[in-house]
Amino acid sequence: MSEPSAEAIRDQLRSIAAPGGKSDIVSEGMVSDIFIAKGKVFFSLTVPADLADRLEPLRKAAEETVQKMPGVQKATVALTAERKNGQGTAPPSPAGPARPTPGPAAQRGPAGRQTIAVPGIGSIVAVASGKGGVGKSTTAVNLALALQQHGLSVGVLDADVYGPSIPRLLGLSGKPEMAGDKMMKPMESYGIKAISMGLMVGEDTPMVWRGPMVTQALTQMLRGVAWGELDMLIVDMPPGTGDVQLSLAQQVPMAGAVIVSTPQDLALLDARKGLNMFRKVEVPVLGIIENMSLFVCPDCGASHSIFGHGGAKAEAEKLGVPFLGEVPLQMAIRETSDAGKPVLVGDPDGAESTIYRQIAQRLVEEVEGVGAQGNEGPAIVFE
Ligand SMILES: Nc1ncnc2c1ncn2[C@@H]1O[C@H](COP(=O)(O)OP(=O)(O)OP(=O)(O)O)[C@@H](O)[C@H]1O
Repeated sequence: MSEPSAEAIRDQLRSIAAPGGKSDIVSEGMVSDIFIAKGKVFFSLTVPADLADRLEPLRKAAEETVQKMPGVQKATVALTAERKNGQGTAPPSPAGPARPTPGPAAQRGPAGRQTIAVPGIGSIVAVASGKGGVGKSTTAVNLALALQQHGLSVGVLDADVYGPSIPRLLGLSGKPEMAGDKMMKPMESYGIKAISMGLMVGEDTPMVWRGPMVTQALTQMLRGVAWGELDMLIVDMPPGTGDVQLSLAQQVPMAGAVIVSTPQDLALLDARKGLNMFRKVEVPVLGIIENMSLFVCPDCGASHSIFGHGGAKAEAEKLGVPFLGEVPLQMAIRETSDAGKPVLVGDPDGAESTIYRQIAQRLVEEVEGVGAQGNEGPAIVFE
């Protein structure tokens, strides 16, 4: 029996009432792009963050509804929580060039389609975390600088459309210029090319991005930017698992993903979710980095393992994923990052910079190890 179309699935989902009961989940725009591969169906439901815990029955109902359709072998539905950035409550439209415009590269495609490389870019590496605030963006920026010090030309794409922090970390402001041909010029700081939703709409602009908008914004940042020749593009992902992760895996061939985690068990649990997400979409996990692992006393220099250091390493071993290294909790890292002058720039010979360079070295080795398959493009496979 042939599998149903995305449209047929969408119609079926109209039978499920949205929270509040006035309308259904499709009319309310809660259903993401629907991916179908060999009878397996995957999509997410965008729900308000404060209701996420209570909406498990809704997720289940959506899964069961689709699962009952002829030709569907298995349905997997994920809840994606909306995150509001800033103080506003209404979801405004992003302004100026940030507004994602529908373009040929943004059209929906069936699962498992060939991904198309971004011309000039060697490897695309995602830096991800299961939850927010673990230091993912700080790690992404310092890794980019460490890779550059290894002699690579590097770009950073801030895909954390919900809370873009790359402009602040790299001390960037203003708006990207146009390069002609409707392409945007990437901004540049410390020799790193960078683009971020934050540069285009301003960090304080409150945004609620819905699934389809996220996909288009990502396409625009990947293909609407004159990146030039890059050895590596580091993509700073939004925390958690959601549309951006799926969309990136579908749009471009990726060398792999790096998962940043703090040592706390909870973060590790979240990290595992992030890891499984990438595995599901057949993106190789290049390794785990433990951030804020040890607290180094600024006065005496002694290390204290206040967060149960070592958890990520043990977890990496258990999961059969490379452990790329650990970054201590260091005031220098926080202060320099938050001041827009990352530690790799401010103190390139310091202990922290050496740690980032060692991690970058391991990352390059991992990328080279999987490089042979890096250009084939991941097919979406659901278990
Ligand atoms: N190793 C470290 N030592 C000290 N402070 C750190 C370290 N890593 C990150 N930080 C600080 O922790 C805070 C959160 O970091 P960051 O913004 O990179 O996290 P994130 O995971 O990207 O968060 P979000 O997902 O919310 O964007 C920042 O103030 C940053 O300077």
